[in-house]
Amino acid sequence: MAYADTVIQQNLSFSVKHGEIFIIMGGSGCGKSTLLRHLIGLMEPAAGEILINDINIWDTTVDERIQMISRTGVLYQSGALFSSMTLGENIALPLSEHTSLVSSEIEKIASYKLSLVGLAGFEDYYPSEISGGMRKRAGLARAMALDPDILFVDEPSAGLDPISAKLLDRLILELRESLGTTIVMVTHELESIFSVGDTAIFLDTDEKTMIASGPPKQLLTESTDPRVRNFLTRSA
Ligand SMILES: Nc1ncnc2c1ncn2[C@@H]1O[C@H](COP(=O)(O)OP(=O)(O)OP(=O)(O)O)[C@@H](O)[C@H]1O
Repeated sequence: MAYADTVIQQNLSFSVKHGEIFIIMGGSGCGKSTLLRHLIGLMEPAAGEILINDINIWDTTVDERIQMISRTGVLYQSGALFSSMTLGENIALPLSEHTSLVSSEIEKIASYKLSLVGLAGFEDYYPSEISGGMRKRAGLARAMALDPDILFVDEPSAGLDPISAKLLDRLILELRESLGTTIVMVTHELESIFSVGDTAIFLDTDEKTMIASGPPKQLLTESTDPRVRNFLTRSA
């Protein structure tokens, strides 16, 4: 992964299993968000391949790529809701763009998605009228609008108080349990890493590559790399 001639990370090799919660972790500036941008299909790798269900996302026509990307959902740090639209309209938007459902059906689905994230009855609220934690949950409802196979989540707990962050983690776990969605999450929050992560990779800024991979709890007890251990125990 590179910006112009500046290589951010190289020699990354990993697989995400269907239905798992996969964590991308590492210190500030190591390239976690950049990796997410590649996995989402927003950035093309400077070298190498990204496969979804064995298909190289950049070895496709634009239409095929749009089709692949529409099978994924993204929850951005801010929730990324449109401020001029109600929550109901925000969630309806991807449904009206990507399906041929009539508006009454779309409204029903939007309400159902809001209820899944604990926001039943909030259809007519604007993003500015609800709390940051609620906005994240509404963002999650929108990311889940099209029942994606893969949900990408960027720093879910950024800007949230610890209780709201914990609630969001629990919600993400529930969605995985009930819908079987594969979840790829960027985070450096230890609580999230240990409470929701099945598998994690650790990106290092200086080495410019992943220096560990595996279940987070196993990395904590078994990694002999001080950088990984320090990160997971929050030592200096
Ligand atoms: N659009 C860009 N153009 C050039 N360099 C960029 C761009 N975006 C990020 N970078 C650089 O790439 C490196 C990795 O950034 P990135 O945001 O992916 O890291 P991160 O691990 O997500 O950081 P953080 O945890 O602080 O959000 C940084 O050195 C950053 O300055």
